[in-house]
Amino acid sequence: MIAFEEVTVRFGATSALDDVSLQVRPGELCALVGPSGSGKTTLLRLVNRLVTPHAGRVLVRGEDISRADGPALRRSIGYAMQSVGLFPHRTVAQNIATVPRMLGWDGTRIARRVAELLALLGLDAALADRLPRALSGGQAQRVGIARALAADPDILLMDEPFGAVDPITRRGLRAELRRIHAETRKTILLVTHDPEEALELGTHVVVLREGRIVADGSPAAIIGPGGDGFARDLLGGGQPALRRLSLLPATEALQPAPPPPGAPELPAAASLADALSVMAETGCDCLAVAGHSGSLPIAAVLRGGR
Ligand SMILES: Nc1ncnc2c1ncn2[C@@H]1O[C@H](COP(=O)(O)OP(=O)(O)OP(=O)(O)O)[C@@H](O)[C@H]1O
Repeated sequence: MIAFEEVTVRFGATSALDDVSLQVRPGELCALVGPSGSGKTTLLRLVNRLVTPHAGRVLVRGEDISRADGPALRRSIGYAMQSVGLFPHRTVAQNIATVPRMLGWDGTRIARRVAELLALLGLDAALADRLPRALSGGQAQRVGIARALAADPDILLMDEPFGAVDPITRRGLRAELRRIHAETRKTILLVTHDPEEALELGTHVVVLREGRIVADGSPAAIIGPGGDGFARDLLGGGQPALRRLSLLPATEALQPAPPPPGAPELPAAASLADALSVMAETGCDCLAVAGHSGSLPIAAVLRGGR
Protein backbone atom coordinates (compact mmCIF):
# COMPACT_ATOMS: atom_id res chain seq x y z
CA MET A 1 0.00 0.00 0.00
CA ILE A 2 2.91 2.33 0.86
CA ALA A 3 6.54 1.77 -0.09
CA PHE A 4 9.61 3.85 0.63
CA GLU A 5 12.55 2.94 -1.59
CA GLU A 6 15.99 4.15 -0.49
CA VAL A 7 14.60 7.51 0.57
CA THR A 8 16.85 10.33 1.75
CA VAL A 9 15.55 13.69 3.02
CA ARG A 10 17.76 16.62 4.00
CA PHE A 11 16.86 19.97 5.52
CA GLY A 12 19.91 22.13 4.81
CA ALA A 13 22.80 20.39 6.54
CA THR A 14 20.47 18.16 8.59
CA SER A 15 19.87 14.68 7.26
CA ALA A 16 16.32 13.88 8.45
CA LEU A 17 16.12 10.47 6.70
CA ASP A 18 19.02 8.52 5.33
CA ASP A 19 18.47 5.75 2.76
CA VAL A 20 15.23 4.48 4.28
CA SER A 21 13.36 1.54 2.73
CA LEU A 22 10.07 0.28 4.15
CA GLN A 23 6.97 -1.54 2.94
CA VAL A 24 3.55 -1.13 4.56
CA ARG A 25 1.00 -3.73 3.50
CA PRO A 26 -2.75 -3.09 3.14
CA GLY A 27 -4.59 -3.20 6.46
CA GLU A 28 -1.51 -2.84 8.64
CA LEU A 29 -1.34 -0.44 11.54
CA CYS A 30 2.29 0.55 11.26
CA ALA A 31 3.62 2.37 14.33
CA LEU A 32 6.66 4.61 13.77
CA VAL A 33 8.51 5.07 17.02
CA GLY A 34 11.84 6.63 17.95
CA PRO A 35 13.43 9.47 19.89
CA SER A 36 12.71 13.11 19.14
CA GLY A 37 14.26 14.18 15.85
CA SER A 38 14.69 10.62 14.54
CA GLY A 39 12.63 11.36 11.40
CA LYS A 40 9.17 9.93 12.21
CA THR A 41 7.13 12.95 11.13
CA THR A 42 9.27 13.42 8.03
CA LEU A 43 8.61 9.80 7.01
CA LEU A 44 4.86 10.28 7.52
CA ARG A 45 4.75 13.54 5.56
CA LEU A 46 6.47 11.96 2.58
CA VAL A 47 3.32 9.90 2.03
CA ASN A 48 1.06 12.86 1.30
CA ARG A 49 3.92 14.78 -0.29
CA LEU A 50 4.16 17.50 2.32
CA VAL A 51 7.86 16.56 2.15
CA THR A 52 9.69 15.54 -1.03
CA PRO A 53 12.66 13.17 -1.02
CA HIS A 54 16.09 14.26 -2.21
CA ALA A 55 16.79 10.73 -3.33
CA GLY A 56 14.69 7.57 -3.62
CA ARG A 57 11.00 7.04 -4.34
CA VAL A 58 7.74 6.85 -2.43
CA LEU A 59 4.99 4.66 -3.85
CA VAL A 60 1.38 4.85 -2.69
CA ARG A 61 -1.04 2.19 -3.92
CA GLY A 62 1.75 1.09 -6.28
CA GLU A 63 2.25 4.51 -7.90
CA ASP A 64 5.29 6.76 -7.68
CA ILE A 65 3.78 9.84 -6.01
CA SER A 66 6.31 12.25 -7.52
CA ARG A 67 4.07 12.11 -10.60
CA ALA A 68 0.75 12.38 -8.70
CA ASP A 69 -1.39 15.50 -8.35
CA GLY A 70 -0.53 16.73 -4.81
CA PRO A 71 -3.97 18.05 -3.74
CA ALA A 72 -5.76 14.96 -5.12
CA LEU A 73 -3.26 12.72 -3.33
CA ARG A 74 -3.89 14.58 -0.05
CA ARG A 75 -7.68 14.33 -0.43
CA SER A 76 -7.34 10.57 -0.84
CA ILE A 77 -5.39 10.13 2.42
CA GLY A 78 -6.69 10.90 5.92
CA TYR A 79 -4.37 13.00 8.10
CA ALA A 80 -4.76 13.52 11.84
CA MET A 81 -2.20 15.29 13.98
CA GLN A 82 -1.49 16.22 17.56
CA SER A 83 -2.30 19.89 17.20
CA VAL A 84 -5.64 18.74 15.68
CA GLY A 85 -5.87 21.88 13.54
CA LEU A 86 -9.66 22.21 13.59
CA PHE A 87 -10.98 25.33 11.85
CA PRO A 88 -11.94 27.55 14.82
CA HIS A 89 -14.90 29.33 13.19
CA ARG A 90 -16.49 26.18 11.79
CA THR A 91 -18.71 23.84 13.78
CA VAL A 92 -17.76 20.26 14.55
CA ALA A 93 -20.03 19.04 11.71
CA GLN A 94 -18.50 21.53 9.25
CA ASN A 95 -14.99 20.53 10.30
CA ILE A 96 -15.72 16.84 9.79
CA ALA A 97 -17.30 17.61 6.41
CA THR A 98 -14.20 19.39 5.05
CA VAL A 99 -13.00 16.78 2.55
CA PRO A 100 -16.46 15.47 1.51
CA ARG A 101 -17.39 19.08 0.68
CA MET A 102 -14.22 19.48 -1.43
CA LEU A 103 -15.17 16.27 -3.20
CA GLY A 104 -18.62 17.71 -4.00
CA TRP A 105 -20.77 15.34 -1.92
CA ASP A 106 -24.42 16.44 -1.59
CA GLY A 107 -25.80 17.76 1.72
CA THR A 108 -27.76 14.63 2.63
CA ARG A 109 -24.79 12.34 2.11
CA ILE A 110 -22.56 14.68 4.14
CA ALA A 111 -25.05 14.87 7.03
CA ARG A 112 -25.38 11.07 7.07
CA ARG A 113 -21.59 10.65 7.11
CA VAL A 114 -21.12 13.22 9.90
CA ALA A 115 -23.71 11.41 12.05
CA GLU A 116 -22.02 8.07 11.34
CA LEU A 117 -18.58 9.39 12.33
CA LEU A 118 -19.81 11.05 15.52
CA ALA A 119 -21.21 7.66 16.52
CA LEU A 120 -18.04 5.79 15.47
CA LEU A 121 -15.87 8.07 17.61
CA GLY A 122 -18.26 7.94 20.57
CA LEU A 123 -19.17 11.64 20.31
CA ASP A 124 -22.62 12.89 21.32
CA ALA A 125 -24.67 13.98 18.28
CA ALA A 126 -25.41 17.23 20.12
CA LEU A 127 -21.74 18.24 19.69
CA ALA A 128 -22.23 18.63 15.92
CA ASP A 129 -23.16 22.31 16.17
CA ARG A 130 -20.48 23.33 18.66
CA LEU A 131 -17.40 25.32 17.79
CA PRO A 132 -14.01 23.71 18.54
CA ARG A 133 -13.30 26.07 21.46
CA ALA A 134 -16.26 24.51 23.32
CA LEU A 135 -14.77 20.99 23.17
CA SER A 136 -12.55 19.20 25.67
CA GLY A 137 -9.07 18.18 24.48
CA GLY A 138 -10.16 14.56 24.08
CA GLN A 139 -13.30 15.54 22.14
CA ALA A 140 -11.25 17.77 19.83
CA GLN A 141 -8.83 14.90 19.13
CA ARG A 142 -11.79 12.65 18.28
CA VAL A 143 -13.22 15.27 15.93
CA GLY A 144 -9.78 15.50 14.27
CA ILE A 145 -9.81 11.74 13.71
CA ALA A 146 -13.42 11.85 12.45
CA ARG A 147 -12.41 14.55 9.97
CA ALA A 148 -9.48 12.43 8.77
CA LEU A 149 -11.84 9.48 8.23
CA ALA A 150 -14.66 11.50 6.62
CA ALA A 151 -14.19 10.59 2.96
CA ASP A 152 -13.43 6.99 3.90
CA PRO A 153 -9.77 7.04 2.78
CA ASP A 154 -8.03 3.67 2.61
CA ILE A 155 -4.88 5.22 4.15
CA LEU A 156 -4.79 7.16 7.40
CA LEU A 157 -1.73 9.10 8.60
CA MET A 158 -1.70 9.91 12.32
CA ASP A 159 0.99 12.08 13.88
CA GLU A 160 0.89 11.76 17.68
CA PRO A 161 -2.91 11.94 17.53
CA PHE A 162 -3.27 11.44 21.28
CA GLY A 163 -0.30 13.56 22.31
CA ALA A 164 -2.21 16.40 23.90
CA VAL A 165 -4.63 14.52 26.17
CA ASP A 166 -4.46 13.17 29.71
CA PRO A 167 -3.42 9.53 30.27
CA ILE A 168 -6.96 8.25 30.94
CA THR A 169 -8.44 9.84 27.81
CA ARG A 170 -5.40 8.61 25.92
CA ARG A 171 -6.08 5.03 26.97
CA GLY A 172 -9.71 5.35 25.84
CA LEU A 173 -8.68 6.83 22.47
CA ARG A 174 -6.13 4.05 21.94
CA ALA A 175 -8.80 1.41 22.54
CA GLU A 176 -11.05 3.22 20.07
CA LEU A 177 -8.35 3.39 17.43
CA ARG A 178 -7.76 -0.34 17.84
CA ARG A 179 -11.47 -0.98 17.37
CA ILE A 180 -11.72 1.35 14.36
CA HIS A 181 -8.73 -0.34 12.76
CA ALA A 182 -10.20 -3.80 13.40
CA GLU A 183 -13.57 -2.73 11.95
CA THR A 184 -12.33 -0.81 8.91
CA ARG A 185 -8.99 -2.54 8.14
CA LYS A 186 -7.58 0.74 6.89
CA THR A 187 -3.85 1.06 6.39
CA ILE A 188 -2.69 3.30 9.21
CA LEU A 189 0.70 4.93 9.69
CA LEU A 190 0.96 6.16 13.28
CA VAL A 191 3.76 8.31 14.66
CA THR A 192 4.25 7.99 18.39
CA HIS A 193 7.07 8.51 20.85
CA ASP A 194 5.27 6.29 23.37
CA PRO A 195 6.75 2.76 23.27
CA GLU A 196 3.72 1.23 24.99
CA GLU A 197 1.39 2.79 22.45
CA ALA A 198 3.52 1.45 19.58
CA LEU A 199 3.50 -2.08 21.00
CA GLU A 200 -0.17 -2.03 21.93
CA LEU A 201 -1.49 -0.62 18.66
CA GLY A 202 1.04 -1.61 16.01
CA THR A 203 0.59 -4.75 13.96
CA HIS A 204 3.92 -3.64 12.51
CA VAL A 205 6.42 -1.54 14.43
CA VAL A 206 9.24 0.49 12.89
CA VAL A 207 11.95 1.94 15.12
CA LEU A 208 13.82 4.99 13.83
CA ARG A 209 17.11 6.34 15.11
CA GLU A 210 18.89 9.37 13.65
CA GLY A 211 17.09 9.09 10.32
CA ARG A 212 17.57 5.36 9.86
CA ILE A 213 15.36 2.34 10.47
CA VAL A 214 16.99 0.12 13.08
CA ALA A 215 14.14 -2.38 13.53
CA ASP A 216 11.07 -3.30 11.49
CA GLY A 217 8.71 -6.17 12.28
CA SER A 218 5.95 -7.49 14.55
CA PRO A 219 5.97 -6.09 18.12
CA ALA A 220 6.90 -9.46 19.65
CA ALA A 221 9.72 -10.02 17.13
CA ILE A 222 11.20 -6.56 17.68
CA ILE A 223 11.57 -6.95 21.43
CA GLY A 224 12.34 -10.67 21.24
CA PRO A 225 15.80 -12.14 21.77
CA GLY A 226 18.01 -11.41 18.79
CA GLY A 227 16.24 -8.09 18.12
CA ASP A 228 18.16 -4.82 17.72
CA GLY A 229 19.57 -3.70 21.09
CA PHE A 230 18.49 -0.04 20.74
CA ALA A 231 14.93 -1.06 19.79
CA ARG A 232 14.73 -3.56 22.67
CA ASP A 233 15.91 -0.88 25.12
CA LEU A 234 13.50 1.72 23.74
CA LEU A 235 10.45 -0.55 23.63
CA GLY A 236 11.21 -3.02 26.40
CA GLY A 237 10.99 -0.61 29.35
CA GLY A 238 14.00 -2.37 30.93
CA GLN A 239 12.14 -5.70 30.85
CA PRO A 240 11.86 -6.69 27.18
CA ALA A 241 11.28 -10.38 27.95
CA LEU A 242 8.36 -9.59 30.29
CA ARG A 243 6.90 -7.07 27.88
CA ARG A 244 7.13 -9.63 25.09
CA LEU A 245 5.10 -12.08 27.20
CA SER A 246 2.35 -9.47 27.48
CA LEU A 247 2.12 -9.39 23.66
CA LEU A 248 1.72 -13.14 23.20
CA PRO A 249 -1.56 -15.01 23.71
CA ALA A 250 -1.49 -17.63 26.47
CA THR A 251 -2.99 -20.16 24.07
CA GLU A 252 0.32 -20.14 22.15
CA ALA A 253 2.00 -22.06 24.97
CA LEU A 254 -0.80 -24.65 25.57
CA GLN A 255 0.49 -28.20 26.09
CA PRO A 256 -1.56 -31.35 25.37
CA ALA A 257 -1.49 -32.77 28.95
CA PRO A 258 -4.67 -32.01 30.96
CA PRO A 259 -4.40 -29.44 33.78
CA PRO A 260 -4.10 -30.76 37.35
CA PRO A 261 -7.40 -30.92 39.29
CA GLY A 262 -8.39 -27.53 40.68
CA ALA A 263 -5.96 -25.59 38.44
CA PRO A 264 -6.94 -21.90 38.13
CA GLU A 265 -8.53 -21.07 34.77
CA LEU A 266 -7.36 -18.19 32.59
CA PRO A 267 -9.76 -16.35 30.26
CA ALA A 268 -9.27 -17.41 26.61
CA ALA A 269 -7.97 -13.97 25.60
CA ALA A 270 -5.29 -13.81 28.33
CA SER A 271 -1.64 -13.16 27.51
CA LEU A 272 1.38 -15.12 28.72
CA ALA A 273 2.09 -12.23 31.13
CA ASP A 274 -1.44 -12.68 32.54
CA ALA A 275 -0.63 -16.38 33.02
CA LEU A 276 2.54 -15.51 34.91
CA SER A 277 0.64 -13.03 37.06
CA VAL A 278 -1.99 -15.67 38.00
CA MET A 279 0.82 -18.12 38.84
CA ALA A 280 2.53 -15.53 41.06
CA GLU A 281 -0.78 -14.75 42.75
CA THR A 282 -1.97 -18.33 43.35
CA GLY A 283 1.32 -20.22 43.62
CA CYS A 284 0.05 -22.73 41.01
CA ASP A 285 2.58 -23.58 38.31
CA CYS A 286 0.12 -25.07 35.82
CA LEU A 287 -3.09 -23.41 34.60
CA ALA A 288 -6.19 -24.23 32.53
CA VAL A 289 -7.45 -21.93 29.75
CA ALA A 290 -11.21 -21.37 29.32
CA GLY A 291 -12.62 -23.11 26.26
CA HIS A 292 -9.39 -25.02 25.54
CA SER A 293 -8.24 -28.51 26.40
CA GLY A 294 -4.65 -28.94 27.51
CA SER A 295 -2.70 -27.05 30.14
CA LEU A 296 -0.29 -24.20 30.59
CA PRO A 297 2.76 -25.23 32.63
CA ILE A 298 5.15 -22.54 33.81
CA ALA A 299 8.06 -23.83 31.71
CA ALA A 300 6.01 -23.35 28.51
CA VAL A 301 4.99 -19.85 29.64
CA LEU A 302 8.63 -18.90 30.23
CA ARG A 303 9.66 -20.25 26.85
CA GLY A 304 7.15 -17.68 25.53
CA GLY A 305 5.74 -19.77 22.72
CA ARG A 306 9.21 -20.57 21.41
N1 LIG B 1 10.95 21.86 7.96
C1 LIG B 1 12.13 21.57 8.51
N2 LIG B 1 13.20 22.39 8.40
C2 LIG B 1 14.40 22.08 8.94
N3 LIG B 1 14.65 20.97 9.63
C3 LIG B 1 13.63 20.10 9.80
C4 LIG B 1 12.32 20.33 9.26
N4 LIG B 1 11.51 19.30 9.58
C5 LIG B 1 12.27 18.45 10.29
N5 LIG B 1 13.54 18.91 10.42
C6 LIG B 1 14.65 18.22 11.11
O1 LIG B 1 14.70 16.87 10.63
C7 LIG B 1 14.96 15.97 11.69
C8 LIG B 1 13.81 14.97 11.79
O2 LIG B 1 12.64 15.64 12.21
P1 LIG B 1 11.24 14.92 12.44
O3 LIG B 1 10.24 15.98 12.78
O4 LIG B 1 10.94 14.06 11.29
O5 LIG B 1 11.56 14.02 13.71
P2 LIG B 1 10.54 13.28 14.70
O6 LIG B 1 11.15 11.95 14.94
O7 LIG B 1 9.18 13.34 14.18
O8 LIG B 1 10.70 14.17 16.00
P3 LIG B 1 9.61 14.53 17.17
O9 LIG B 1 9.32 13.23 17.88
O10 LIG B 1 10.37 15.48 18.04
O11 LIG B 1 8.43 15.12 16.51
C9 LIG B 1 15.15 16.82 12.93
O12 LIG B 1 16.53 17.05 13.11
C10 LIG B 1 14.43 18.12 12.60
O13 LIG B 1 14.98 19.20 13.28
